[in-house]
Amino acid sequence: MSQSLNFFISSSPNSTIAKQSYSKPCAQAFSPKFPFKSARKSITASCSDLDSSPPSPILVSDNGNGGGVTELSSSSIEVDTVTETEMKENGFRSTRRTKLVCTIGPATCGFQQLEALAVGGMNVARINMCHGTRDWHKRVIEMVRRLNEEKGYAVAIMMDTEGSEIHMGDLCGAPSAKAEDGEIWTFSVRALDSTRPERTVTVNYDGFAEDVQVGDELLVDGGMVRFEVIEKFGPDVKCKCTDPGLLLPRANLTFWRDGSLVRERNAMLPTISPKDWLDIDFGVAEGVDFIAISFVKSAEVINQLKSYIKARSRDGDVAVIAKIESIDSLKNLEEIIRASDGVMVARGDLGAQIPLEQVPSAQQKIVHLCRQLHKPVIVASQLLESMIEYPTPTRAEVADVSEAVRHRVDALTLSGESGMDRISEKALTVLRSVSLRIERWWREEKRHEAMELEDITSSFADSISEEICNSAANMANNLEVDALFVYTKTGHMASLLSRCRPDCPIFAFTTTTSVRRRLNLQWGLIPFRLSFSDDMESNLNKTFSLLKARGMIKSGDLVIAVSDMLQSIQVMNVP
Ligand SMILES: Nc1ncnc2c1ncn2[C@@H]1O[C@H](COP(=O)(O)OP(=O)(O)OP(=O)(O)O)[C@@H](O)[C@H]1O
Ligand SMILES: CC(=O)C(=O)O
Ligand SMILES: [K+]
Ligand SMILES: [Mg+2]
Repeated sequence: MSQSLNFFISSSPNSTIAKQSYSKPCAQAFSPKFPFKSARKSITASCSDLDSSPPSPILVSDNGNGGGVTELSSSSIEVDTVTETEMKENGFRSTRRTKLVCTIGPATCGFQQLEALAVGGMNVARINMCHGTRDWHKRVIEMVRRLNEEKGYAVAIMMDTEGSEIHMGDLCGAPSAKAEDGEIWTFSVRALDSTRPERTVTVNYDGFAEDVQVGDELLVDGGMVRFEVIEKFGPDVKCKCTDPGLLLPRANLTFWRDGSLVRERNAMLPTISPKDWLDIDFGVAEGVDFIAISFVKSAEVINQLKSYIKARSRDGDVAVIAKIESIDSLKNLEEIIRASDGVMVARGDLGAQIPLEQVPSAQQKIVHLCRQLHKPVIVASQLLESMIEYPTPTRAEVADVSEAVRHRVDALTLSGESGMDRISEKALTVLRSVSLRIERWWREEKRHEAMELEDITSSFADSISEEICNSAANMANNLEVDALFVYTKTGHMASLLSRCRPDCPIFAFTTTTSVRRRLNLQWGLIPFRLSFSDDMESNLNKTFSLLKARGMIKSGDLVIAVSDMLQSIQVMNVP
């Protein structure tokens, strides 16, 4: 990458770019009204008369789950109908900045349901390897891939490992089981066949019966149901229900002694279990975009996994997300964040390991650190839990979502709300509207980013990129521009701009579908796939024409453009 800093500011009327585009209006300024659910392919607005590059299609090597080599015509741009409609209807300044992750479960694994989620704003589909078979997950991945290919979405796939914490087995097909006050239940490390004796559940951890002691308190899912251990019989542990509730398949189990979490041999379990390694092989082979590692304890396991993936995947571009959900992960927080490509605040299990009242401050600390260290951060679990039972969220849930949006997290995750129930679209609507409202409120209040960002790069070339992005974001706020454009092959500059959380949206143009999908997790980025050259003038001409033809930008919009081929900042009005 060139180290000479080519910094020029061109004001629109005199800009050669502006002149060129004025003199060569796009041949087909069509803007068909796409119905929200209608299909789209790579949107081809034929502006070949504007395009100085050869008119033949450019082959773009697709290294992700797009599968093989995909053709992207040099005069087409790939964007989905939902983004397009949202931009046309609300203007692109009002596009949603906070990204949405949906856990896919039995209620959402059909093609139409997945499409409904994409229409509702799902940016990333999360598959949780705690549940379902690999075949089931493979089908989900294939359907998301089909959705992307047929309808132009860039829904990324995040595979979440099971991890080797203690959890119950599944309930032999039952969706849940009710535990009543005073009932005696058996927790057994024996394998059960297909029938489950009444009030019996299996436990996945062989050492369970030896580790627990009579008198211990057993918490299901961090306290959704509580038991007291009253007797041990070999592999069976008899427990009395002291706080009734619903047991869900594979619910997490923790046990407490004298008010403290018991960490005996269970604390020595490997972060990545033998089953997880097989799931990781599966994820890499299927080309998932992110692998989220449950119950991370230290940076070591992240580094180990990253080198494993690098050796195995075709181009090593599976990003590793560290899930912060244990006491150990909090102790080693900074080294874990530094080692990973992104972080998830997994509040479900975290709230079972630390007192609940400490979860909000832990969340804020993790989010702050991730933003400082330039890592995408996701907040997960129980955002809209009550909607599984009730038609509207609680006021407290809305406040919780707002808080995360105000902290400018990259993404919010729906778990049971989208996995188990038919409420997924409704829950997505709530996340979408709350995010949009809070983001708008912050802009109206002119609450600029207050966070002082530290320098994160070590090499000189990277520092130039970082400085350019910081300056471009700052200029964008001060000049109140309509959008930042970034032309990026690796996604790095887009990500640096996102880190600054500018007031305006960031249009990220990239050449591969895998980078486009990966960027879909990050705050404020609207990822497009576009083939572009090293010639920024021609890139800008082409982009303006294509986006204008789609009605996504209009003449006069003020734009700042940066690129990672030519380290420059350009300011201009759309001609
Ligand atoms: N593939 C699946 N098959 C069946 N049920 C699922 C599936 N994925 C998720 N679920 C259901 O959705 C619920 C919430 O999903 P989520 O991914 O948050 O899992 P979890 O079990 O709570 O654990 P964790 O997120 O800590 O791994 C699960 O408890 C489960 O009942
Ligand atoms: C998402 C997750 O793993 C948790 O909240 O525990
Ligand atoms: K998991
Ligand atoms: Mg968890």
